[in-house]
Amino acid sequence: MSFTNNHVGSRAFISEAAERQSMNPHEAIPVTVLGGSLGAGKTTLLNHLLTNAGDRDIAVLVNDMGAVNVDAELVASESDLSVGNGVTELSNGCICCELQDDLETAVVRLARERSFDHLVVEASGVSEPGPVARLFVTSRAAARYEVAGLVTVVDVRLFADTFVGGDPERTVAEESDGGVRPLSDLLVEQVESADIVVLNKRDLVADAELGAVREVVEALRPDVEIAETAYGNVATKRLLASLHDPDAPVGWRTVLDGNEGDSRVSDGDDGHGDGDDSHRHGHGHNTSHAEATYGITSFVYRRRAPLDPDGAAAVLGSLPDSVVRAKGSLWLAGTESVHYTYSQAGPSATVTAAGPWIATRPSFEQDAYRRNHPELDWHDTYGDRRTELVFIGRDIDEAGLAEALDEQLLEPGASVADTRYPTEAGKERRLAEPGRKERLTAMGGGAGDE
Ligand SMILES: Nc1nc2c(ncn2[C@@H]2O[C@H](COP(=O)(O)OP(=O)(O)OP(=O)(O)O)[C@@H](O)[C@H]2O)c(=O)[nH]1
Repeated sequence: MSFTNNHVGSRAFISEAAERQSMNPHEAIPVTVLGGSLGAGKTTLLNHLLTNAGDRDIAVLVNDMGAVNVDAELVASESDLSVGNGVTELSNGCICCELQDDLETAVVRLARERSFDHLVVEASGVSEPGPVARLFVTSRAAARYEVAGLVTVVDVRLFADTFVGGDPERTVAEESDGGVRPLSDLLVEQVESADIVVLNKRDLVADAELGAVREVVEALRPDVEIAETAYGNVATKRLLASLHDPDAPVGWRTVLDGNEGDSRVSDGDDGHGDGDDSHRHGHGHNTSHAEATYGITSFVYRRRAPLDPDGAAAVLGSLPDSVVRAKGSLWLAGTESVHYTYSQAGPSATVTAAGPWIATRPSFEQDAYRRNHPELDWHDTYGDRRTELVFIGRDIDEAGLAEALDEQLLEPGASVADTRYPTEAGKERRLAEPGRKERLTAMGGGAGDE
C-alpha cells in the first residue's frame, strides 16, 4: 500500500518522512479531496500536482466507477508509481455512497502502514465531495486525518453549456447502479461544497463565457477561491493549502438569510400574504449588485399562503433557462402538514417531503423548538408554514416569475384534488429532468403538466 512519490522517492526522504511521523504519530494527516464531473480534468490535475510536489510525500487514493481503474493506472504510469504499491485504488463504485466503508478501511490502513505528508483522494466523476469529506471528520479515519480542502475541478466548456445558455451534449451523470442523475444537479453540488474551484479547460471557452461561468460559480459559492487554468496547471501549494471551512457560505442560503428580516412584511396581511415580498440581489451576496457584468442576480420569493400543487409543479418544473439555481421551502395546498423543499439546478428540479411543519407539533414542542431556533420566521396563525424560494440566475424576469407563482396561491385550507407529491419524509418527486421533460409530462410527472 505504500509508495514513493517519484520525484521525492529517495530512501533519505522516506526515512525523513517516517522520522517526522514517528516523532509525532498522532499528528493529523491533511487530506485533500479532488472532485469534479467525469472528464473535467481531475487526473490531469493530479498528475500535474504529483510532478510538482517538491519535497512533499503525497499518498494518492483514486476512485473509479468502473471495474478497471483507468485513472489509477494513468496516475501510476505518469508518475512512476505502481498501483498497489504507490497508488491505492477503489473501483467499481463510488466512495461517496456504496464504497464509504471501503474508503474508511483503506485510509485507516494507509495511515497505519506508512508515513506520508498529505493524502489526496481523487473521487469518481459522480461523487459528491461533501460526504467524502465528512468521512474524515466522523468515522474512524477522523483520528488520523484532517480535511485540508475540497478541490472541485470544473470543465468550463461543459459548465457553460449547462448553465450559461449553451446546449449540453451530456445531460446526465451515470451512477454505479446503472441509474442516472441530472448532470446539472451534480455540477451544482460539487461547486456548492468546494473550498477551491478550478475552472479547467480554459482553452475551450471565450473570455466572456469564462467570465459568465465565474460569476455563476461565485453566485453558487460566494467567497470561494477560484483558479482559472488549462490542463490542471495550478500550483501544488495552492491546491494542498489548508482551506477547508465546513461553514463556508452557500449562495442560496446567503441570499435567504440576508432577507430574513424582510419576510415579515407580508405577514398579517389579507390572508393571502401575497404582498410583494420579493427581493432582488446581486449574485449570492446580500447587496444590490447592479454591476454584475454578466447579469447574474438573485431574488427571494416569500409568501404566507399555500400554492396550488399542480400549478406549482407547472411553474417550478419549467423554469426559464435564465434560472441557474433555485432552492427553498414550499407550502402546498392539500398537504399542508408537510414541509416540502424544492431544489432546482439548471434543467433539473425536484420537490422533497422534508417532514412535518413545526406548526403541526404539540405546542410544548413548538415552544421548545422556537426557543432553540430564534431565527425561525414564525407567523401567529400559520406558524412556520411558508413558501420561500431563492432564485439565482442570469437576467431572470423576476416580476414574471413572481406573478406566475402568485397566480397559484390559494387560501389556507383550500381543498384541492389529489396531488402526486409524496408525504413520507425523504421521498421526492421530480418536476423536471434534462432531456426527459417529454417523458415526465407523459407520465404526469409535472413538467409542463398543464
Ligand atoms: N482541451 C483541454 N483538454 C483537457 C484539459 N484538461 C484535461 N483535458 C483532457 O480532458 C480529458 C479528460 O481528462 P482527465 O484528467 O482524464 O479527466 P478526469 O476528470 O480525471 O476524468 P474521469 O476520471 O473520467 O472523471 C483528457 O483527454 C485530458 O487530456 C484542458 O484544460 N483543456
